[in-house]
Amino acid sequence: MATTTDAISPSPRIKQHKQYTLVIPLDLHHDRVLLGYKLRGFGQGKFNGFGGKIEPNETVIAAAIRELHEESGLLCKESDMIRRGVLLLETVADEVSPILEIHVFTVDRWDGTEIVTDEMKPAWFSLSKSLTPTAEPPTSNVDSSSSTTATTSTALDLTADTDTGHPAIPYHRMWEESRIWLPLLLRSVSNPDASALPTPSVTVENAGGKYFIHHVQFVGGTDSDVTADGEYSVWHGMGNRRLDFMDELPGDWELRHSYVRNPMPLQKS
Ligand SMILES: Nc1nc2c([nH]c(=O)n2[C@H]2C[C@H](O)[C@@H](COP(=O)(O)OP(=O)(O)OP(=O)(O)O)O2)c(=O)[nH]1
Repeated sequence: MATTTDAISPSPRIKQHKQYTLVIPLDLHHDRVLLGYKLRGFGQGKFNGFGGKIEPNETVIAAAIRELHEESGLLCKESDMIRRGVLLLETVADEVSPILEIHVFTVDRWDGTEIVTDEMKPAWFSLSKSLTPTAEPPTSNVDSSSSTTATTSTALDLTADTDTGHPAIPYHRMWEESRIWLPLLLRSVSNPDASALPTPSVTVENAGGKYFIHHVQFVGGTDSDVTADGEYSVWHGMGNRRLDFMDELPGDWELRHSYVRNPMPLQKS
């Protein structure tokens, strides 16, 4: 196991975890990635994978399959789900807000076709154009004024269905921590023989690890990425963070208690 990080402090005390799933469909045959444009609720106006809360008594994989289907129309089997890692997102705004423990999967086969739901509007992006976080945002198929009107508008053009017609992922319109791990994940997918390559802002020592854990402490701030005015969000402003790659994810208990409480030795990036 190896660590790449900005310095991060141990949480002063154990916080509750709130579990979510996040699924990213990959159409490798057509070099494209499916994301959803969030039409309502938490994260409205941002692009993200498909996912949501894990219900009581539901397994992580069952929740991932259910949320993917509810939000995109795509239906996967358990054997189609490829586990990629875990996001541990923590706000330092207070001591009680739970850590968001988000289990990340990719899928590269499914039944059905993507549909617009009341929560998400799916859009395809080029995989090969999205391998760096600095990839240019699309200008042609995303209307930046669409955060509240996308349900009925033509803000997203879903018809650019050619091998070369998809834009790069608009990382500037995703949750900001996605800019760190998602390009690395896509790089490892697009070239599985090579280790996930370092980005300018992240030093990766053991990129060959199969899974990642991205632990971020958000310091809060005005999020102007999506709305023109911007609004204060405790889930904005990446502070300390660490990105680990490992061949085995910690077990559930360790993930919930030991990992966050006792971070591994730190390395400055
Ligand atoms: N990459 C990333 N994903 C995030 C962040 N915060 C966050 O909630 N997510 C993901 C986790 C979930 O996949 C999704 C939020 O799920 P949700 O609130 O829509 O959950 P849900 O569908 O169960 O909600 P609902 O139907 O009950 O409203 O966004 C973040 O900072 N970064």
